[in-house]
Amino acid sequence: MNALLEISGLTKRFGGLTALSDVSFGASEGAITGLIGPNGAGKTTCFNLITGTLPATSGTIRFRGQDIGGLSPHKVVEHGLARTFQAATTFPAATVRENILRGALLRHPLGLGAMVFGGAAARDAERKARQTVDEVMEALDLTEHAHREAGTLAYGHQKRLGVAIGLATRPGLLLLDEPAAGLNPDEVDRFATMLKEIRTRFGLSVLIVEHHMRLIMRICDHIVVLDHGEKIAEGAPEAVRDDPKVIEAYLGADHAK
Ligand SMILES: Nc1ncnc2c1ncn2[C@@H]1O[C@H](COP(=O)(O)OP(=O)(O)OP(=O)(O)O)[C@@H](O)[C@H]1O
Repeated sequence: MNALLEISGLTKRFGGLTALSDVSFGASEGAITGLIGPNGAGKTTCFNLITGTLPATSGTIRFRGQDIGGLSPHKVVEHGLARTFQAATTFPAATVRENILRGALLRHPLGLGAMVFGGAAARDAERKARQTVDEVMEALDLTEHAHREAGTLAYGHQKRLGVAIGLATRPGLLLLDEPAAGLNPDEVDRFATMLKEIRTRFGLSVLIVEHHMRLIMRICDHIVVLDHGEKIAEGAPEAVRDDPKVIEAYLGADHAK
């Protein structure tokens, strides 16, 4: 598998606090890569640097060989990285379909000319976007809720909608920030199955931050472990699970609670 995303020497300091220190890792094409670590390890900071939400103090971020460090979040999306957030970022008064269509148009906007003058190109772009929406809704089991207002969905469905919006941008890499937070065990299992299915169906590559260990162990091809801003381990799920440094980091975090 080829490295799609290459992080090298990534460092982020907030005043005197080093949230991320000289971290390097890669996410491969077609793989589900997990980024884990105890609370405060630097996972969200790492996501924020990759998506352009925060500037890095130093280090490089390359996507498909291109340096995307320092680009605005909007430009990062145009390069093919999509992110879903921990908190629901949907428009609650819009329907499920409208929310997903927004994602589809984010990556392939109709353009001002097309919107003003219409024409075959605009109709074609809109047709493609609507087709993407149908596919994504089906893949995430949301078709029956297409016309419901997003704000009225059950929590588990709202989380899936967040993923659907990201998926609709047809990302080269989908970044998932704690997609299983707050889900019950059945919903977690269902989510794991669904994620594996959409990975195969859409040829998706995923970078996921998640506290839910069973989910991570079940779906990831490769796992990177952070602790106190440093990478302490990476490898296949079984190797990472049995790594003494990883066990110690998690036990230490538990004892600190
Ligand atoms: N904007 C900020 N300003 C100052 N410090 C910050 C900021 N964002 C994060 N930090 C600090 O950086 C460190 C890493 O935080 P981060 O949120 O990246 O960890 P995390 O692994 O995502 O944690 P969690 O699992 O709890 O979400 C923490 O010590 C945190 O307090």
